[in-house]
Amino acid sequence: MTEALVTVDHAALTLGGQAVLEDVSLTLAPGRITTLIGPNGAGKSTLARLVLGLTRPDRGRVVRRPGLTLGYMPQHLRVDGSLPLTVDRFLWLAAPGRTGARRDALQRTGVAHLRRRAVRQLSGGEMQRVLLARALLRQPDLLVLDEPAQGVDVAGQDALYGLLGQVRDETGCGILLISHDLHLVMARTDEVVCLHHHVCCSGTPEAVSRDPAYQRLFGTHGMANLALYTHQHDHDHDISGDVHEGHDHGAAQPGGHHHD
Ligand SMILES: Nc1ncnc2c1ncn2[C@@H]1O[C@H](COP(=O)(O)OP(=O)(O)OP(=O)(O)O)[C@@H](O)[C@H]1O
Repeated sequence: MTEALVTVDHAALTLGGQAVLEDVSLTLAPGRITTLIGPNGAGKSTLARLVLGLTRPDRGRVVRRPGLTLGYMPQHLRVDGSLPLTVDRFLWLAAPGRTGARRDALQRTGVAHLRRRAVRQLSGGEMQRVLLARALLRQPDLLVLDEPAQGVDVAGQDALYGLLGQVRDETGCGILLISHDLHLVMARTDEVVCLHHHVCCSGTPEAVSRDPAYQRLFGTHGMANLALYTHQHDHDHDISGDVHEGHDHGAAQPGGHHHD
């Protein structure tokens, strides 16, 4: 069996007197996209911080594979607005190396044209794409993304999730994704973990969407959303949102957005 990248074993954590995580277990494997879903305040970001080693559990343990390289795309990143920092310099600070590697990473996330732009001038969606390029530059074994599609337009969101599938296929890295975009994410993920301080249910998207614990949290509309994304489509978008006619991919295929 492939060695796990990170194993969270019966972890519990109390913050500010609140039991944020209770008896949570999770295994992250290479080549697999695991999506954490759950209501606001359910403990998703806190669990991601445990996985990254930024926080330690009060009880239980978190085991990372020795030598593991992590790529992290945080929910928010405050960049000092007074700094005249270009996108290229910002990437270089995270992963010093060849200009070509930085250009390729930006190309991949659809923002190569922003390489010389000041970071403080970026829109929210542009910043998300730059942050993903920054995480990819580290060539991580495990990529952790906290709400990566925030501020990205709808066509771009689906392209972004498609890109994560591509990255997984090409590099074999594991991906831990936190998302509220159930309808976009569900068909794009290998495993869903539904968290509400404890793990309510987990498994394939189809299995989770039928689970009574999931339906109690999200209602049955989650199932309808999933159904929307399992039929055939007649065109798709690239990451910039441009439409390409005549493609007929299944929804789970990486690389494009599909709808009627
Ligand atoms: N350092 C802290 N001190 C006290 N409480 C905290 C701390 N960090 C997080 N919390 C609380 O823990 C709970 C879980 O927070 P967390 O950010 O993990 O939730 P989340 O599921 O990611 O939420 P959202 O979907 O809103 O981003 C929240 O009630 C939050 O206020």
